[in-house]
Amino acid sequence: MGSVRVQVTAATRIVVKVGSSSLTTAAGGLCHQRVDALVDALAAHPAETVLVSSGAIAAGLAPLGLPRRPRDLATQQAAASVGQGLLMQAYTASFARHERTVGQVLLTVDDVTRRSHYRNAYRTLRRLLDFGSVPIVNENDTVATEEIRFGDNDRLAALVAALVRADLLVLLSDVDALYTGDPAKPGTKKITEVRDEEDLVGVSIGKAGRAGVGTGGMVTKVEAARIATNSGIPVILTSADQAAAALAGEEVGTLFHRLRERPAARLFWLAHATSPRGRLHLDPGAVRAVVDRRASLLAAGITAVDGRFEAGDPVDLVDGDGRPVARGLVNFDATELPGLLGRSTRELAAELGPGYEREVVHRDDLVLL
Ligand SMILES: Nc1ncnc2c1ncn2[C@@H]1O[C@H](COP(=O)(O)OP(=O)(O)O)[C@@H](O)[C@H]1O
Ligand SMILES: N[C@@H](CCC(=O)OP(=O)(O)O)C(=O)O
Repeated sequence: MGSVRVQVTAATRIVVKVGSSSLTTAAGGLCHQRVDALVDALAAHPAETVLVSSGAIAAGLAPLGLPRRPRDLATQQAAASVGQGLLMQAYTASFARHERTVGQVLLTVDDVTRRSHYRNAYRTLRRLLDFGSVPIVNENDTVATEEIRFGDNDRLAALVAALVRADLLVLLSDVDALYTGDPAKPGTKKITEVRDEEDLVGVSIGKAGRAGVGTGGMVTKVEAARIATNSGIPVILTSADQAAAALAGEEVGTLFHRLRERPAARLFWLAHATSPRGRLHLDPGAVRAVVDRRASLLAAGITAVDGRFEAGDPVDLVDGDGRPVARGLVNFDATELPGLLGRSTRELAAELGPGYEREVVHRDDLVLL
């Protein structure tokens, strides 16, 4: 594990995610001391840093006279609207002590799942980093609806880490590590390293904690660690109090080893960040071509199409049992495809023109699931 911890101090681009429970006081409201301690830890590391910060809803509770986190979306959004400004004010003042500027980046699920949008998000983040600013990312709570919300920021942080090609993702919570079960219960043990899924067998990964302001609990953090380690990024999970120690390479918290080299960014996005807009049903020959021979998908091998999508959207390629075998960016609109199914590319080109002499999904735009 030593070598990975050395990599921490040598990291050139880090994404740090901090949860609501680490930024607020027991009485509710932002805790400026905690914000300052976190900012000092981040400012001490020479890497480019992107901070994914929760806490907008929690910070908005006290000013609105709300005794606890509301359940309904509209009140959560009102609290986030008030709290996000306070959060940025606190970070702006705190980073100014280190002569660093900050930039607010509010993202929706679409911004990190639709290709045209995530390129845009990447450009903004990249430019902020070039200026030496610290991008402070949160979900755009006021416009996100129930169906399209991340809700917690853990998965968002993993996707942002992949987006900016970070060397390391640090997840900071109110608990100092992953434990074998709810750490409030006696007998649970700290897990210092996770090398693969086997190390998680028998671990009871619970929901949100005692502070009552966080959302995802350990479930979303372990899920985020899976996404990041699968895209070649190691993850350290620890408490905000240990942020400075973790970033100094000390052996605190739980280290999730990366599971493989970094895949091509675009394919990673396709597999992990996109939600399919439709499904293409493949005949057995097309499944073999796509899965075994890594070939492009042609109209001839498609038996049916569901969903409403446009050319350029992500779609799942499913086998005869409806199981997704691959995901790809489709080259035709859903309305065009039914007329093309089962027909050869040459036949389509002869009848409909050269624009139809193209793969339905090109192999460079395909990732196996
Ligand atoms: N196996 C586990 N190991 C560690 N913490 C766990 C575990 N299962 C459940 N938890 C709970 O998850 C909480 C952290 O999640 P959450 O409250 O959502 O934090 P945050 O606001 O930082 O995202 C911890 O306080 C802890 O009570
Ligand atoms: N975007 C929301 C995040 C909600 C939340 O509680 O997230 P987390 O503390 O990371 O579990 C906020 O800023 O309040």
